[in-house]
Amino acid sequence: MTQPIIHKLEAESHVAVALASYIADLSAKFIAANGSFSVVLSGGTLVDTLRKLVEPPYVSSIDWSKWLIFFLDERVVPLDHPDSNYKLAYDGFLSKVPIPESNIYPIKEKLSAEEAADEYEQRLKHLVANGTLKKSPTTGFAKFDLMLVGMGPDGHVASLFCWHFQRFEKTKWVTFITDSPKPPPPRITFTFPLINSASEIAMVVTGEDAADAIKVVLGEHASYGYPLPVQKVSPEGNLTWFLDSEATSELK
Ligand SMILES: O=C1O[C@H](COP(=O)(O)O)[C@@H](O)[C@H](O)[C@H]1O
Repeated sequence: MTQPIIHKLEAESHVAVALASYIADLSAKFIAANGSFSVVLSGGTLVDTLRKLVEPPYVSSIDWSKWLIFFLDERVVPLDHPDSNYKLAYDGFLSKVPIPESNIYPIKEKLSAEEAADEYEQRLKHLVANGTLKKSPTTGFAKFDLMLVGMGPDGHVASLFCWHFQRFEKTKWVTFITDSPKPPPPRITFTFPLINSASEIAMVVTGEDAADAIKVVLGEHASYGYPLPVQKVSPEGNLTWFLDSEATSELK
């Protein structure tokens, strides 16, 4: 990984503007190079921070027809359930831009968490095999162009939580959890080897609830103890942080 780029911005609204510009630039770059742009979305506050992308000038300048959308983690609920990350993304972002429906990859409904994780992993492997997704020559995992990653106040990313073994997974691409400490309990999640195979990762963290975890990750005296899940984000490509002043309030 190259040195992370850290954008410390004043307000969440500045993060939304900077993030839109960063994503639009990457979209143009990857589409020019490969003819597509594979994007992985988190749930949570991230989706609202994407709001500038659906406004001028970006909404009309981005070639949405070339975007492919995946989900970093998902709650195992129907896609129209209020807890669904797909529903959150659809209502706040995807319904406002002309990404073809066939380019959006939600989880399959009516499966157990284990079955849904296996099915999603098999679908990703198929998309790598047919050339829709790239493969990392280093790790052999799918290599997404951009992952947009949020972080919970406890330092969790995706549905990889502090005291759960899934954070140490080395082989699976997608795994599952049935006892998430944050409801709802059943979820599927990308694993760290898959996350860290990405070309670009944007860590998007705003709000004062995140300040303690941000101090652990980016502070002068970063924790020597048991690492937070977010500290395992280390892509073979580039890592860019987008932070507001509330999230960085515990940093010197
Ligand atoms: O449960 C989840 O939490 C994280 C963090 O959410 P936030 O609301 O604190 O930003 C999110 O990134 C993840 O996708 C979601 O399932």
